Amino acid sequence: MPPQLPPTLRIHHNPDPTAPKRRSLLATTALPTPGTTIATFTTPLLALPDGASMRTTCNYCLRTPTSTGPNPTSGTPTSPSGTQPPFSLKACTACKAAVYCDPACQRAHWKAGHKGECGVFGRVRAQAGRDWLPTPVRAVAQVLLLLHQGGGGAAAARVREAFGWGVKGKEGEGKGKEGGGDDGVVLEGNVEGFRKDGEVWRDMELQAKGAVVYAGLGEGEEVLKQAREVLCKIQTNAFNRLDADTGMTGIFLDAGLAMVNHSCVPNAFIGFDKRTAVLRTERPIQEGEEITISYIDNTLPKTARREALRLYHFECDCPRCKDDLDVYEVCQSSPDIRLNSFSLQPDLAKLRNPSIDRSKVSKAEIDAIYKKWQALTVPEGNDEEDHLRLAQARWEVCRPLVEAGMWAVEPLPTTIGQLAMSWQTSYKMVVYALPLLCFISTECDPIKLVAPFMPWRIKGVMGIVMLLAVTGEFTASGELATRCTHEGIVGTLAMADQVSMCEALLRLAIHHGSIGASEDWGVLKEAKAMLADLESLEGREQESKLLRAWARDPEDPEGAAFFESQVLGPIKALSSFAVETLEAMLDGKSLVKR
Ligand SMILES: C[S@@+](CC[C@H](N)C(=O)[O-])C[C@H]1O[C@@H](n2cnc3c(N)ncnc32)[C@H](O)[C@@H]1O
Repeated sequence: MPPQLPPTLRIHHNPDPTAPKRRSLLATTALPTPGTTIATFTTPLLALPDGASMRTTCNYCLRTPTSTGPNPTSGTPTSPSGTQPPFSLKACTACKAAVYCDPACQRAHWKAGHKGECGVFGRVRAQAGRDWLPTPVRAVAQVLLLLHQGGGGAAAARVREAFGWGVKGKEGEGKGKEGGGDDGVVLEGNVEGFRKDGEVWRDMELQAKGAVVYAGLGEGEEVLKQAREVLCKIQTNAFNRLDADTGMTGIFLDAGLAMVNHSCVPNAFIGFDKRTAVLRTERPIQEGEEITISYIDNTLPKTARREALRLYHFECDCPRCKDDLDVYEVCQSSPDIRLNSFSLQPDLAKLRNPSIDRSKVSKAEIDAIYKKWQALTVPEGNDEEDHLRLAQARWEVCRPLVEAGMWAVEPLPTTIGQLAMSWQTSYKMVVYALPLLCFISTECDPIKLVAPFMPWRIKGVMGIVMLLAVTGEFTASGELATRCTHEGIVGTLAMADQVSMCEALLRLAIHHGSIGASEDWGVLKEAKAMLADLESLEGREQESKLLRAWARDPEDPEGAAFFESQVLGPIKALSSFAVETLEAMLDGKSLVKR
């Protein structure tokens, strides 16, 4: 039985067994509206929190009691969410390692594989002195136990099928043996590719061995071979379950979703919501077109993307790779630009014709900049001086990008985003983080992620809301000028209607969040709760009316004029102070009254 797919999708089998993409997912119908849900995957073969968070995340539904976490793209945080009812996690009384939010999750996990896995943690504790396992090791152990112990109902049967267990001619290692015939069932493993990758293979062998030992399956060569093959299949087909709410990672493996191939200019993206993955369109898709997602951060320079794709064993031939397009070029050709008319970067002409100077930095130099940036040593502790030195070194490495005005080209946005992230939680620097976040949301994110409903863009907008809540309090208490010595920032905030700014940003976040994420997304819920609070404030009826009109129709003359002058104006003004603030701080010039 091929994996269950919704009617919007079908698997295409390439008749050429040597083709790099043997199978791919095609749309059975036209999906012209970006943000459309293509399919929802609710019964994964594997869904695990990462090792480090297995004691802080429900091991079945993958909910966490808190929803704070950084945005890996732009470095903006969500606030501690007050919208999620608090709940506690209780450990399995037998292994005391896996934790659950309620008995229903515990029962469901028992059936889904914890029954076999529970004894593993006793061995881990005895042999390694800890009660968690690295995620890939735990995943392999879970699969091996389901395969070896027999029974296990429908879930185990699906795992056996996907891993080619008991499917005639599918149990060997390597692409060759998996190919041909009814290969709609068995996951790709790329075993030969991994085997040739010396260092990676050594690590994988260790992980496979760990899984076999902890699963209590002895040390025979046959079971080790199975474990290596299972690991290769997991590595090739499981998605990094990056939780847009908490920033935490994990593993999500679904046999149908695993058929989706990669492109650095994808037409779809996956969002995770607890134990569910949702595949949504990022751009319009035609009937019969291949659905692609990006397996990696597709906004990295070409060499870095190639390195990130190394574990998938193919040469990407998407337009971004073939023509070595930078993020500005990809943005310029994106059909999603028009969606930004309702965003913090509604100047579509600017997105179509960015004012950058490519003569200042070649593509080869960009690759070299990224490599140099990555090679800088990140200090281990929290010493402020060490971190300042790192930020200075990173800025210096990025200097040619700064001179070219290529703010959206990595590693420059990450450099700015990481500084913004550390300033947001700093008593001295919190106000100065605001121009940085405004800059990222207007000059970097819309180019890197053209569709405004992409969750990381929404988080960027919400990051500004959270800081405006802080600066609003400083303004009301008269504290602002003692917290910030930059006259431009203080003046802009003093003149601004910070409540209307927040309301407009919340309306943006809610509109786009409802398209690009699930209604259950903590960030979206929080935005809705905050908007309800603002709407209940007395004396702002006129402002709210204008912002509602703008949100209904961004071209409504009065609403648009209000948004332009009261929201976009101050955001642009704050954004214009970002680079000088940043350079002054990195030069060691004090911007802060102590
Ligand atoms: C998650 S699987 C995707 C489904 C896979 N094509 C199959 O037939 O099972 C990932 C593997 O598909 C192949 N693949 C994915 N995207 C590709 C691309 N753009 N070009 C060539 N091969 C690709 C690589 O072998 C990769 O390791």
